Amino acid sequence: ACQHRLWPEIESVVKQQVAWARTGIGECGQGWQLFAEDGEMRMYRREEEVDGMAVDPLKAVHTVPGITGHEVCHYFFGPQYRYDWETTLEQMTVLETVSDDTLVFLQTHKRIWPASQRDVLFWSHMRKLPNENDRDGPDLWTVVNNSTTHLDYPPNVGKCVRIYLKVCLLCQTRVDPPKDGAPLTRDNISCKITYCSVVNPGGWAPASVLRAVYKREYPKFLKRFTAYVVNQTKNKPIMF
Ligand SMILES: CCCCCc1ccc(-c2ccc(S(=O)(=O)CCO)cc2)cc1CCc1ccccn1
Repeated sequence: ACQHRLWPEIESVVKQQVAWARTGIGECGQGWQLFAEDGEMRMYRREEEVDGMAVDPLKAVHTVPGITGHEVCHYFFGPQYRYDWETTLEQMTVLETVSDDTLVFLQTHKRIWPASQRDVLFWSHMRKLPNENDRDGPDLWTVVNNSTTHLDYPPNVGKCVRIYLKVCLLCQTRVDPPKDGAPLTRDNISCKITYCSVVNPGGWAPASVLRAVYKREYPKFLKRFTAYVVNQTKNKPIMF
């Protein structure tokens, strides 16, 4: 995989996206609006437009008990699970298996009236990161999705408008060992999740429609996805 044409871009985008995900909301400076809250989940966005199109950066933070960062990234990255949790997915194809931690996807999402249907072509890379703050703490895990090209699937040929996205899911496991030295159970672990995304909708879509879609779909996606991971892992050994 180190010789693959995508490797240099993957290296630089992963470093950039992880640094961005690690930057707290306060440190990011002004402009972040809290637009959704549900229990431990907080979702922020910044209203930005490019060529009159809303391309609002989104940053969500969530803490989920009972699961690890490795498990969250495993179920987010794996194509075999995606139809179970991705609410707006209509069609998903793995165009290329670059390596066991890097895939190229083509996805079409359900049409959202009145905009035209969208598709997205992206590489997806999963990686374990050393825990710089706490050397003997659990590692961080991340999945970065970044739009890319593929000769056989040029944009905007069929009915779908191609969107362009950068997504980073950064996960930090927290272990609170039981007092009496008993073996670790899922009651002693939790995962701090940071989800960042910037989506360019490609062809024109009314900013009001886009913002309504994101306001409705993103909280639903993160809640449904994390509930799916809890449900898939509850009777399985902990995957650190
Ligand atoms: C008028 C609609 C314009 C665009 C709608 C849109 C844009 C982006 C995406 C999307 C695509 C992939 C990702 S991912 O995090 O990589 C996970 C893998 O699937 C994330 C969001 C989807 C959708 C369709 C609507 C929508 C908006 C949020 C969330 C879910 N659905």
